[in-house]
Amino acid sequence: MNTHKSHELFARAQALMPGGVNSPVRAFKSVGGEPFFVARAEGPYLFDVDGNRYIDYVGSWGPMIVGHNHPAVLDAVLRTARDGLSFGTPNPLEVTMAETISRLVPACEMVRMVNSGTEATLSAIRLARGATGRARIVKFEGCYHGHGDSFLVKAGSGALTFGVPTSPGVPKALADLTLTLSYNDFDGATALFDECGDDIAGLIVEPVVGNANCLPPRDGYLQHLRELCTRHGALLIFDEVMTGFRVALGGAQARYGVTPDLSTFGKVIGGGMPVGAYGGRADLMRQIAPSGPIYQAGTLSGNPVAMAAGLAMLELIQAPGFYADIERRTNALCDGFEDAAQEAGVAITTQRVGGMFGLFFSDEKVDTYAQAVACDTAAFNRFFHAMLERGVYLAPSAFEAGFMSSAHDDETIDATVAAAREAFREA
Ligand SMILES: Cc1ncc(COP(=O)(O)O)c(CN[C@@H](CN)CCC(=O)O)c1O
Repeated sequence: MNTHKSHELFARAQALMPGGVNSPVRAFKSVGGEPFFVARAEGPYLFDVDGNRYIDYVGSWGPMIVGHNHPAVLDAVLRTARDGLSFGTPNPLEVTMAETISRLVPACEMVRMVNSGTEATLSAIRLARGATGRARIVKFEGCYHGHGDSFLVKAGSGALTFGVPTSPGVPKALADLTLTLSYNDFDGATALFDECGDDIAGLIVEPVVGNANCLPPRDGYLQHLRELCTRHGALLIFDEVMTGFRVALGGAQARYGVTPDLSTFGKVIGGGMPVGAYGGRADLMRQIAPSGPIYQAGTLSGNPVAMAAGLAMLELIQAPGFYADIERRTNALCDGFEDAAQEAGVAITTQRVGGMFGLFFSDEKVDTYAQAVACDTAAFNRFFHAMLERGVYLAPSAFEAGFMSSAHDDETIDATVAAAREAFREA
């Protein structure tokens, strides 16, 4: 595959941008090799600057659930942009966005728009701390909630001890306030809350973990976290930046029937434009400035063009049968991967939840972070490149989820499985 122009661009980029990228995962460090530079995208496809076409299962890391450059989304952006790009004043579209999110996710009695998932999660944590007067938060190993300081923390020597920064620049004093649990471990969560539940401001969790590949919750696990938080007066925060409008119209909270106190969103609600949001119980959200003392702000929050893109996307996914259809496509792909791997004599397992999926090079079911880490990542990396050479772009890391779209028709999925039939032999 000729990637000459991408190679040249990457050399220039590396001289001017850390790692040559504006977000680390794009640099292919996890899988090796160099990233390709995209010139344009359409439906299920990316087209790079050298004219190569890829079937895309990353979808800009989740937003593109109706495929790239959907005419309805593009029209909404162009139509709205003609009236101005940003006003810095209230605009009608942000009211419609808040009404839409609140209607589709009833636990969000009130909503605040921001510009990224990171802004949404760090604002939600500040709200939890401000509303409870407590300082400690709980997160899960393998969950990613954006690059807010309180989240760049891993478990200390034991889950009950202080957190340890995972990045320079995160003060130890702040990391100490983040406790880390193992996802899907019922007893570990109970023990932590028994020990210090009354000091915990909030527990934040990806209800389906999409940043350690794809790990669905064990039966009753989210309910268990809900009960622990309620019992100890801690807020349950569902980080639905990835799962929101991806695993069900009402997000993971609708799919699993568990109501968090706060929810965070991003990706799909921006339709490809920079958008995040957090929302939840009105008695909590009213404590956010200017109605309350907890400060949070943003120059471009509720930007009209971004709202128009997000609203067009949210309109499309409300079509009757949208999620049943996308789940069918995800299952067809994952069933195809499993058949192809079996033919090649390669041990893989898949996880699928709505429009997201995970592919693990393992012969056992994977639903914990420890199991995900134990998988054969070298085999995944070889498979990744073998698929890329055949025009299929999977997430460039063994620890990222894959994303389906309504633009991936049966023919596209069959072509992907055909490529996998060969690529597994190179894994
Ligand atoms: C569950 C969850 N919560 C928060 C975030 C942060 O959102 P952003 O700040 O990147 O918009 C993310 C961001 N996801 C990554 C992909 N795993 C974005 C890709 C990237 O970092 O470039 C997320 O998955």
